[in-house]
Amino acid sequence: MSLFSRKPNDAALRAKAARKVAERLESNPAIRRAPIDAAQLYLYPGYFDDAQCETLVRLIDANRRPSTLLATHDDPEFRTSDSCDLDRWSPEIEPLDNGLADLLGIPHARGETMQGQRYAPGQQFKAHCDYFHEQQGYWADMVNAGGQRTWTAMAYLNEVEEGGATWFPRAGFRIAPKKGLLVIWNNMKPDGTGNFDTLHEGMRVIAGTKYIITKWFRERDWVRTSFPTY
Ligand SMILES: O=C(O)CCC(=O)C(=O)O
Ligand SMILES: [Fe+2]
Repeated sequence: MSLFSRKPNDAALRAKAARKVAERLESNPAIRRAPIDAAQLYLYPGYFDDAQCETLVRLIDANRRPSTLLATHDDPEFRTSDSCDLDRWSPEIEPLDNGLADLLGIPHARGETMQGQRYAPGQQFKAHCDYFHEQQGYWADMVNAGGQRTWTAMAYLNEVEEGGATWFPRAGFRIAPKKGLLVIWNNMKPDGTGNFDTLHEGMRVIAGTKYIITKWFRERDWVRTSFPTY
């Protein structure tokens, strides 16, 4: 096989797609890149307005259930929040869901179902990466269901009295919850392979309640399988 007929591998395709997303985010004057080199992380203060935040909080409260994990974990304290699927075809969610995909310039079909999360005092989501570990048994199922999780968009929907920061211990960056603030990061390195420096933690809420939404994007169109990923 000649060099020219070889298909680019998945990592090369991810890397190319990520450059387009980064260019789009960097050309948006409302967005700034976080001052870290270890990961590509962006901040958009006030992305959701108060009314949008309140709608999302209401829907999370109405539909929440205990959060689950992709891989089984020995630590029952690993993720103790509640989660909620936010239906992309409901009239309240559709514009918000499509808006996020358009902001990043990623086709809507690549986005997983938007997740709402609620943390009461004492609840947390310990350090993890959002991308899939390609050596794990679940990866074979993921390959046919949209492949790797490439970008994460996460927004805070309220002010938290104390605690609840999102901490990237390897990258050395911590974000305090702020109503409407959207955080976007690339889970991959510039070469399109998983970036362990995106390891992050939803720190324990000390006082108040923390509400967020998380939207994960896949490298290809996402297909819902019987294998839960959130
Ligand atoms: O709650 C947080 O600050 C982080 C949430 C998170 O990491 C996730 O939803 O994947
Ligand atoms: Fe995460």
